[in-house]
Amino acid sequence: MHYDQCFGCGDVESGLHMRTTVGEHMVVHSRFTVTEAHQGAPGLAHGGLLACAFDEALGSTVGNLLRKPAVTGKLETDFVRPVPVGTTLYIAARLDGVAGRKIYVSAEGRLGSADGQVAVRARALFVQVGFEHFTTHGYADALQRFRSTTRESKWDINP
Ligand SMILES: CCCCCCCCCCCCCCCC(=O)SCCNC(=O)CCNC(=O)[C@H](O)C(C)(C)COP(=O)(O)OP(=O)(O)OC[C@H]1O[C@@H](n2cnc3c(N)ncnc32)[C@H](O)[C@@H]1OP(=O)(O)O
Repeated sequence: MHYDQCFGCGDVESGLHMRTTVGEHMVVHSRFTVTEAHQGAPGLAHGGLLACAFDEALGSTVGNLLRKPAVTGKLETDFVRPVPVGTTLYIAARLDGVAGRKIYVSAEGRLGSADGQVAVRARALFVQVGFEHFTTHGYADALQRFRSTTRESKWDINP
């Protein structure tokens, strides 16, 4: 968790409650279980929430692998199969490249297990920013808020 009020990884009720692990070959693994609070069509995940899960997984990939503050500049998703309520999406993300402040990442999400059918693919461009990005545009005490909930020592890194 990087911030307890984060919709993706925090303790927010009806949030995504995602956790991330860095695995072999620098692949970053996240899981998102679709609940009734995440529906679009009856019984199916809302596409925007799936995009949110990938934003989180890809942002965590940047954070875990580069340890630099960055924000999403562009996020592209391919919805390949519907994701039913009750399904856990297994997301595997990779760092594809860095060019100056631009950070390219991609991921795929599989249904029910790490080798399940691919349901969603995503690519994103993150842009590295200074910490003042958060204090200028967000809360003035954003860094203290990050610090009070970031438990870096608990990040599970197994390269
Ligand atoms: C030590 C601490 C570790 C902490 C680790 C913690 C773990 C962490 C987990 C986080 C997990 C959160 C996951 C959710 C992450 C969000 O949800 S972030 C929130 C959503 N995103 C935003 O709010 C961003 C809003 N946009 C902006 O603030 C600004 O547009 C940006 C993105 C900072 C860029 O503005 P800028 O700084 O003025 O930079 P700019 O010169 O415009 O662009 C830089 C380069 O990027 C390119 N670029 C920018 N935008 C685009 C675009 N949309 N398309 C293509 N190229 C673009 C530019 O063309 C430029 O390229 P070059 O000229 O260098 O070749």
